[in-house]
Amino acid sequence: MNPSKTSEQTTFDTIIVGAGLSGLYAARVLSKAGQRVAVLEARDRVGGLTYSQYSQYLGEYIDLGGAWLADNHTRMHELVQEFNVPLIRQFKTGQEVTVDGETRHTGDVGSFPGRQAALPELQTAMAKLEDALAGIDINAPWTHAKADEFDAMTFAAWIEKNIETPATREFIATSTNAFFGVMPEEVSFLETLHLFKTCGDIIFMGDTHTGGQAAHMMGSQLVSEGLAATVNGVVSLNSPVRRIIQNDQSVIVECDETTWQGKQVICALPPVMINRLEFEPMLPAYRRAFHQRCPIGRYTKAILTYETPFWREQGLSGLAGSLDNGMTGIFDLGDTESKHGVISILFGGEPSIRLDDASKAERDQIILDQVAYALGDLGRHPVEMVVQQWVNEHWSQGGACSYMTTGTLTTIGDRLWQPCGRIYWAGTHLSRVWRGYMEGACAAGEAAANAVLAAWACS
Ligand SMILES: Cc1cc2nc3c(=O)[nH]c(=O)nc-3n(C[C@H](O)[C@H](O)[C@H](O)COP(=O)(O)OP(=O)(O)OC[C@H]3O[C@@H](n4cnc5c(N)ncnc54)[C@H](O)[C@@H]3O)c2cc1C
Repeated sequence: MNPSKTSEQTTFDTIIVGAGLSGLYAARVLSKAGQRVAVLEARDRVGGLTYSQYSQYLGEYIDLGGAWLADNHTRMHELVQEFNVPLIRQFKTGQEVTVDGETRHTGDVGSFPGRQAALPELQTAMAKLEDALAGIDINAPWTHAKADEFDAMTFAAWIEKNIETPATREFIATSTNAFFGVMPEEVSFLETLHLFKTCGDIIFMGDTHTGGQAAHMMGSQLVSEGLAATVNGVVSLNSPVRRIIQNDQSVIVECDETTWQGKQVICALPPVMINRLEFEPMLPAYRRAFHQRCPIGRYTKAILTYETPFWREQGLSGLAGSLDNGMTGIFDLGDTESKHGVISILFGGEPSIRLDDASKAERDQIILDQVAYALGDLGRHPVEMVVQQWVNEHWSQGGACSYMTTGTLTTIGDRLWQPCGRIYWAGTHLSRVWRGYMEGACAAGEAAANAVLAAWACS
C-alpha cells in the first residue's frame, strides 16, 4: 500500500491524517463522492483506539480499545453489518457486584448494590444535573445561561457545591472516570455537560439494554480494516505525518520519507497528537490554544479468558463496579451459550493512574486482585490475559476521550469546527453526537468530509 519511499510528490484531492475511525469514515464519504484520497497513518495498522487481537484459545477476536455500541449508534451498526463484525448483546443474567476493597456487595443488575448510602440524595443530584443539561445546545454549549460560571469550574467543584453526601458525590464522580477516562477535577463542568449531552444523558451512557453498553463487538478493528479496503486511493501505513504546509492552491503533507500533495487536508487526530505536528504557516493562536487545552484521558483495559464462565455458576452476571476506585468496571463478554469465560476489566481516569507507572508484575497483580474481589478466587487463574495501557501508546498518549479544561469552551468554542485555510478537522472529540465514542468518530469524520465537499462544490 505504501508509495515508494522517495521524496516524489503524490497528488490527491484530499489527504487525511490518521487512519482511526474518524479519518477512515471521512475517506469513505469522500471516496463515495468521487474524490481520490490518501490516508496517512503513523502506526503499522489502521483503527487507532480500536485494536483487536485474535485469541487462539477463544477462536475469535478480543478488543483492547472501543467495543460497545448503543442501539442508536447508527453509523457503526451499518458498518458492523457491512463488514460482518460479530456483535453480542450484553450478557446480564444473574447478580451484579460492587467491590469495596475486598468486600463484595451483590444485588440485581441495575440495583446499585453497596451504594445504599448514595441513593437518598441520588435523585436530587441527578435532577440538578438534568436541569443544567437541559440548557445545553449541542451546537453551541457556550450559549448556556450559566456558561461562564460553568466553564470557570471543574466538574469536581460543581459536585462539591451541589451534592452533600460523600457517597453520592463519589458515585457521580465515577461517571467521567468511567465514560471518558477523565477525573472530575480535570475537566470543565460546561465541557462535562456537553460531553454528556452529545450522548443523550448520563444514565443512557451506562445502560446495558439499549444504551452505551447494550452490545459489544468481538473485533472492532475489522470495521476500520473494512473501511480502509474501500478507500478510493491509498492508505499508507508507517507514515507519521510531521509537517503540513499550505498555500493558496494546495497543501503539502510531509512524512519522514514521503511527501503528499492535495487540495486540502483533514486532520483526524486527537489534539495531543496535533500538538506534535509543525504547520506552515503557523495555525492561528486560538487553534493552538485549543490543542494545548484539550488533553486526553487515561484508560487501561484488560481481557481475561477462563476455561469456563465460573462466575455464572455462582449466580453472578459478571457485571461489576467499584466503590473505592480500585477499578472502573467488569463485563462478561460471552453470550448465553458461551463454553469459555471471557471478561473485560476497565480502569478509567483515577483507577488507571496507579497502573500507569507500575511494573508489569505489579500491574498484573492489581488487575487479578480486582477480578478476584469481584468474581472470586478462580479469577486469579486466567488461561489468557492481555493488557493495553493506552497512556503508554506512542501514537495515542491516552484514551478514550480528549476533554477541554476550564475556560476553553467559552473562549474558543465557537471556532472549534472552523477549518484553518485548507486544513479541516475531524476526530471524535469534535463530534456533536456521542463525543468520545466510535459513533462520534464516524460522525466527526462525516462532518469534515461534508465540509470539504461543500467547499469543493463552490470552487
Ligand atoms: C480502552 C478503550 C475503550 C473504549 N471503549 C469504547 C466503547 O466501548 N464504545 C465506544 O463507542 N468507544 C469506545 N472507546 C472510544 C473509541 O475507541 C474512540 O472514541 C474512537 O476509536 C476514536 O477514533 P478517532 O478516529 O477519533 O481517533 P483515534 O482512534 O485516536 O485515531 C487517530 C489515528 O491517528 C494516528 N496518528 C497519530 N499521530 C499521527 C501522525 N502524526 N501521523 C499519522 N497518523 C497519526 C493514530 O495512530 C490513530 O490511528 C474506547 C477507547 C478506549 C481506548
